[in-house]
Amino acid sequence: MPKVLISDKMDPKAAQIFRERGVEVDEITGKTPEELKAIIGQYDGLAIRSSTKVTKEILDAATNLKVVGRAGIGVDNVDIPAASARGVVVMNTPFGNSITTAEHAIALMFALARQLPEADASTQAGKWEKNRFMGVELTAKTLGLIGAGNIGSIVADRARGLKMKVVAFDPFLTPERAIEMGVEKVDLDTLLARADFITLHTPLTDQTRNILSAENLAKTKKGVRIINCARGGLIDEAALKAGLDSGHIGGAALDVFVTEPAKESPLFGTPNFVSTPHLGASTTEAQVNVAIQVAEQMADFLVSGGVTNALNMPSLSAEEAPKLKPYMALAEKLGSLVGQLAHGALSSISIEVEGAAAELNQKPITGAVLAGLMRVHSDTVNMVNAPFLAKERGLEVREVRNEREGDYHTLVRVTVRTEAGDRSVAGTLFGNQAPRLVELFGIKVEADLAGHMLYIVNEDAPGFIGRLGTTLGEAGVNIGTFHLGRRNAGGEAILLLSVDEPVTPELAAQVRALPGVRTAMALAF
Ligand SMILES: NC(=O)c1ccc[n+]([C@@H]2O[C@H](COP(=O)([O-])OP(=O)(O)OC[C@H]3O[C@@H](n4cnc5c(N)ncnc54)[C@H](O)[C@@H]3O)[C@@H](O)[C@H]2O)c1
Ligand SMILES: O=C(O)[C@H](O)COP(=O)(O)O
Repeated sequence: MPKVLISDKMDPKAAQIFRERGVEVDEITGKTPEELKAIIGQYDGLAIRSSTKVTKEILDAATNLKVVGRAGIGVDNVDIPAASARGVVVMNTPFGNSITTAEHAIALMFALARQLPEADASTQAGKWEKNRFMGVELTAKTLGLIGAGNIGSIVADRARGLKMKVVAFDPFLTPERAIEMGVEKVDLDTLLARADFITLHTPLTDQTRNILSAENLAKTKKGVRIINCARGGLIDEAALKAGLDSGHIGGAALDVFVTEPAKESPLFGTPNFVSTPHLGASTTEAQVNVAIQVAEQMADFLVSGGVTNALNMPSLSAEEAPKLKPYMALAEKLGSLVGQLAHGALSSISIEVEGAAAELNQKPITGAVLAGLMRVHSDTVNMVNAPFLAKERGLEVREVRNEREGDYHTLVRVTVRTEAGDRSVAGTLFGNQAPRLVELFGIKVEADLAGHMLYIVNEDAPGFIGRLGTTLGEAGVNIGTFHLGRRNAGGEAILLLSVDEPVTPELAAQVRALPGVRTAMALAF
């Protein structure tokens, strides 16, 4: 039974779903990195929010880990390249808390416009400072949206409902989508110059880090109010403090900080500064949503191989998974076969699906071929890290889809380009289930690819099979199955034998020494 660790506070629905789906679950929150390192090796899955930092060190200790599930959106607390390199799938729940976070941004905008926290503190201190607090209306003000994705677009919608004018800066926002959202697409400088309020809704990346730098803050309108419910690091906090102190910035509300938990900050106590402790996603509704979603996704993956919302692997629905399973087995065997047989550097690989296979999601088939190919050189390769390793090694990957049926109702063909030219193998599924090799380097052959095998290329001449049988028999190697193919009578022939014992290098050399043998090598699947 797969075992999952929930390491951050999560709605109890998550644990309930794991158990209902046949996944064992432990809930252990608040562990230090060292403590987490000591226990992570027992788990197949790790369910987190933003507190647990899934670093390379944690991943190195996570010898059984297959999936990290983030109950939320931001995955900047997960070292995704390290997870990919170790073959660990990383998933998030990209929509479960978007409305809640957008509402928090709007709440903070109101808090700034009417100085609600300070007015509340003053009133409860018995001061009744009616003349101290003079707010501004939101109606007809311009809201500058930096990042117009899921949350940004909900904020824009709510702001338009408040009769605000919304201008948006997002390099990936198309003009059509901007029209649909009812926002004006502008460049960053225009946004900075025109906005009365600025709200940030981008991930933290190399491009967005310090997007509100001292230089950019200086380009804002005097009195601008700034809200950040996205990620700490998008704003230069020191420059923000200076802007608030000088009065150029009229107010700032931060839910997120460069260093979290933010137990101290020069911003604390600054007039017109409002803060919350990373509460953007903290509503009952959002937490139930993300807990259910992450547990369902992780259980699907661990129990049936379905992949949803993975950041380092193509999606595969729980319905598709059983249909694709035999194809992935076939694809992995074909990848492994070319990996074992093709010598020298490979510059490209083409994965072609034909007939019934062309109706399926091709990405998992490609991943399985690459995993089979790469596993020849490394034990730690799987479908998650294989595409990354292929890219790292400069292997060009092409996918070809051919819906017309050929000789077989379904076919997967893998062709690699080596220094010696193109080498191609193809396989089908018998009864839609059983993988069979049907073509090897242009020669028709029909074979199972399983267990220990011996691959031989020889000249098609009488007497050879007898000599081969004697050699194997004398070495105590029993032949299980025997598959033969040839280009033409008397020409090049291929033999694929499954054998009950591993073929030692000495035995392979003995076979190579037989008259007429061009190649003989051991294969394993
Ligand atoms: N405070 C919280 O508790 C909380 C809760 C949920 C999400 N978040 C954070 O909010 C952020 C946005 O979430 P989302 O779901 O809207 O993500 P999203 O991926 O849907 O949208 C992000 C948008 O940012 C845009 N973008 C990327 N680089 C940009 C750049 N250089 N300049 C301008 N725009 C750029 C993208 O094109 C995209 O449209 C994430 O960082 C997420 O982690 C915070
Ligand atoms: O990216 C997110 O989803 C938010 O930052 C929420 O983080 P949390 O799950 O720690 O509240």
